[in-house]
Amino acid sequence: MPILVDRVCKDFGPLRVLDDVSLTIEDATFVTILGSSGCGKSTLLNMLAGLTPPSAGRLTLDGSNVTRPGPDRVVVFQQAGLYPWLSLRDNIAFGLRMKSARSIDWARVDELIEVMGLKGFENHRTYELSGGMQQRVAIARALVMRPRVLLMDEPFGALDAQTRHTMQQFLLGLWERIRATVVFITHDIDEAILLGDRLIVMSARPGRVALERVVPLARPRHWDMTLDPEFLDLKRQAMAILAA
Ligand SMILES: Nc1ncnc2c1ncn2[C@@H]1O[C@H](COP(=O)(O)OP(=O)(O)OP(=O)(O)O)[C@@H](O)[C@H]1O
Repeated sequence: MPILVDRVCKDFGPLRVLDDVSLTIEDATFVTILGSSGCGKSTLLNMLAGLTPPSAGRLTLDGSNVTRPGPDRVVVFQQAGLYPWLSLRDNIAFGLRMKSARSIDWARVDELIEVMGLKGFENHRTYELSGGMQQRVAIARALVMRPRVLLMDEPFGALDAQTRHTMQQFLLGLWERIRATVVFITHDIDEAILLGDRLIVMSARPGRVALERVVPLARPRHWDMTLDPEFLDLKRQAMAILAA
């Protein structure tokens, strides 16, 4: 059982943000967590990252309690958070350099540059890149660490609609290749259903698991699947929870 969230509660002072959340996340599964603003999605992801502890309950990865951040769980945030003084290639290699400056796996870095469609931009500074490219660098910077779990917190939330759409297609294709364990947070219903193998919908604060479903869509996924009856049925169920 790679990730287990077991009866987790989280309070910030008197404010209960998460209430009795239990989840299991299998290996090589893309799980999307959908919920309205303030329902505790980021808090849950931060707990999985080991950035904040639960107030009650426990979170485990491969049976060990998650108590601190680790290279096995890398987070991609809404803001790419790249280092403007470094080239694109050095940004991707940053985590490897932190681990061991002498033995950077440059072949791996360059492979990811290729996979991410960033070839030709290796020496560009990050401010010379579009928002979508910056997010691809952020994803590459995470993947280069070969994490057990990729945690994604609204990674496309700051992008314009067209770029967001392009990045969703890109991530679908990437996931077909890497089949990593991904926990992806969003408040966009279409994005959650289109990307996920499993959809978890949270109630309004205090966040609870209100719905958990296997997404009944084959892979590879395409945008026109958002018009499938199965997609629309699940969307209707999710919308009913978000509107409650
Ligand atoms: N460190 C903190 N201290 C106090 N309150 C916090 C802290 N972090 C989050 N909160 C509160 O917890 C609640 C949930 O926040 P969280 O960011 O997890 O929600 P979210 O579902 O990710 O929302 P959004 O989609 O808007 O990012 C909010 O009311 C927020 O103000």
